[in-house]
Amino acid sequence: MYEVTLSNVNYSYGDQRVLQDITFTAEPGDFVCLLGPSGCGKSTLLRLLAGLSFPSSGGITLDGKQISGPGLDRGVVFQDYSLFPWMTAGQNIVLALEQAFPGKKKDEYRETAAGYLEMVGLADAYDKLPGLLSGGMRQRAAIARAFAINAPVLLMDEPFGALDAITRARLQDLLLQLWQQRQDERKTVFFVTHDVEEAILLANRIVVLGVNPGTIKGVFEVDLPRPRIRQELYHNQTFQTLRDRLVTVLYENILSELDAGQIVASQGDGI
Ligand SMILES: Nc1ncnc2c1ncn2[C@@H]1O[C@H](COP(=O)(O)OP(=O)(O)OP(=O)(O)O)[C@@H](O)[C@H]1O
Repeated sequence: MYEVTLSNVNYSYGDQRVLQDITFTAEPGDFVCLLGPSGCGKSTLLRLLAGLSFPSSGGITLDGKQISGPGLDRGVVFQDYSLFPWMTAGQNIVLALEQAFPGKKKDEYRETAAGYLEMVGLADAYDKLPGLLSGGMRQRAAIARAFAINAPVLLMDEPFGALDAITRARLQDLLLQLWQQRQDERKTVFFVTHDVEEAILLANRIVVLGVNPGTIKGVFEVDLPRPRIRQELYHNQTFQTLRDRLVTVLYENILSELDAGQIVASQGDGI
């Protein structure tokens, strides 16, 4: 179980400051949701955590070590592009297993991959190319791959953003079920979403980012017991109060940006 620490992280694309002074520690086994308006730098922050880019200043440590690039200690699930399209679902997982646990027999990798596909309800998809799977099935396979390599940190960038409401609810439940399975081995998760209710359902803590530049506007503890039952949550007073607070913080930020004459979201994208 890894602690993830961001210390005074700044990031700019050229002259544009995107993230400013991001300081936050995810405790080992935390489920952290990143919420914020479009363009506030959520994906950029995830890229920094993935080691695909590096902070302009400040630092990020995983289990006390500075991130020096991508690594097998982090499983990644993005909205698209999570699987190699030219490999079957099974081959995608086998490849990840070969990299994470080198030196085993091919059959062993295949068996493990098949087991993880079965776990996410995709027993029949081993030999199917991602292009032949629905969006929900592709994300199941991507989750299976992330859990198969058993990385202590899981980075998810709007993984369910393109899915219909029912598939989304099923995958949220699946993700929680997998994450909760072993309390002593819980992954530290960073999950980007635009959806306030999704964030409350999933997270221990919600980090709200503001835009222009992306700064932390607030960190909210989600004080709701687990397992969380969706139907019960909506009637829960703590859930409702937290949802109202989050919406208020998000809209205060957006409205102040609009007052300043800036456009914060492109059409239909984000809150
Ligand atoms: N490769 C890039 N080059 C230059 N600017 C970029 C690049 N990628 C992102 N940006 C800019 O950085 C800012 C933050 O983008 P980012 O994608 O991290 O935001 P986000 O919060 O994830 O947005 P969304 O919710 O719409 O996905 C935006 O203003 C965006 O235009």
